[in-house]
Amino acid sequence: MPRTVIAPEGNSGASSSPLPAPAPHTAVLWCNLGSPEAPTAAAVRPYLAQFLSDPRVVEIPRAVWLPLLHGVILRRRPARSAAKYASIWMPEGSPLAVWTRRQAALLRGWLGERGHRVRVVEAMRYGQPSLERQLDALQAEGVKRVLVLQAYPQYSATTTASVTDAVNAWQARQRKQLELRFVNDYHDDAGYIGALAGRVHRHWQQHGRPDRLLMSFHGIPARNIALGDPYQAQCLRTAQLLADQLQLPQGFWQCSFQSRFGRARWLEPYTEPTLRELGASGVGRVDVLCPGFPADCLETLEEIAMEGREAFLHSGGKAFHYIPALNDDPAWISALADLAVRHLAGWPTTAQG
Ligand SMILES: C=CC1=C(C)c2cc3[nH]c(cc4nc(cc5[nH]c(cc1n2)c(C)c5CCC(=O)O)C(CCC(=O)O)=C4C)c(C)c3C=C
Ligand SMILES: [Fe+2]
Ligand SMILES: [Fe+2]
Repeated sequence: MPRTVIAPEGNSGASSSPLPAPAPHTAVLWCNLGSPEAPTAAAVRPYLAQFLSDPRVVEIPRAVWLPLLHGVILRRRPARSAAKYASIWMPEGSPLAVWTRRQAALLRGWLGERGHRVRVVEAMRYGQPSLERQLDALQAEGVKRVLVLQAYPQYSATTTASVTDAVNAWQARQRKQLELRFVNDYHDDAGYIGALAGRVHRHWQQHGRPDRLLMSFHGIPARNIALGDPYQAQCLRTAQLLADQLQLPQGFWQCSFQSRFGRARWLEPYTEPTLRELGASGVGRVDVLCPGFPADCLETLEEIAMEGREAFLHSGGKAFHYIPALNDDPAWISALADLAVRHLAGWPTTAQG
């Protein structure tokens, strides 16, 4: 496809010295969770400290939680997590960071080719490039309006609200306020569902169909649902819409929740026991998709594609396929761009405004 060249304003003629295009005044901030800087205990410790001291993530009273965190948890977990990160690290860095950066670049290109003059930058809730650093940079460039889009299709206070909290806390420190817009979720967005369906469909065209499709979502404490978090309902809705689009019969697919942390009850059924039950009950081949993770990361590449595979195969399963995340899938980037354009409506993105 030919690239559309966007002429800088006031330079539509054949002038010999074109003025540089003024910087766009509108931006999209593509936010994800973030990763440690390196797969080492020394780099994982500050990352986990920041992550796990977020009151949106762990809702245990501070006086009880912080001594536990800075005692036993931050003494033991960094080394164990670092070894897991080391097993999936890419030459350019953590998969989550690599894919999130690539998604931002592709979104920038897609919007630019369609004539939208919008800055697109990625930002991480924990670690770098931090939300604060990216918002400072946008403010310094003269950006006036920011659309905050998150790599969490399903809303949870533990993730989505934590990003909005951080952005609002940054804004509260600014003399010159930005105009801000937030997208809470897109769990039922037709473009997102369609991109997932395409991903699964192509996997099956190449490798044939499994006996069972398991859709594994990140878990949260069950208590959060009782307190009104819509996360579980949104995960189940995403899964149903995808099953409908792929015309999957009842019994061929099921959902589970992974990555339980601590001893409290989290959303059930848990992924790993589910995989063991499937293996033991004679299901020969299982395919696992993680629709809640638009970018591959520790939770998909290590917990599912390595640990999950082992759990299934060791309990009697014969074949295990992990279907990769949406990552840089063109249908996904196009869905993301559509989502951005819809939420940018009313903001000047074609002229300097
Ligand atoms: C302790 C509580 C946690 C809650 C609640 C939680 C919710 C939650 N997380 C994601 C997405 C991701 N989590 C990732 C890693 C990760 N998650 C937790 C804990 C909670 N998550 C920890 C401690 C870690 C770090 C790794 C480890 O030590 O186990 C990641 C991957 C990050 C990466 O660098 O690859 C993602 C993505 C969602 C969507 C969610 C709630 C809906
Ligand atoms: Fe998590
Ligand atoms: Fe995990």
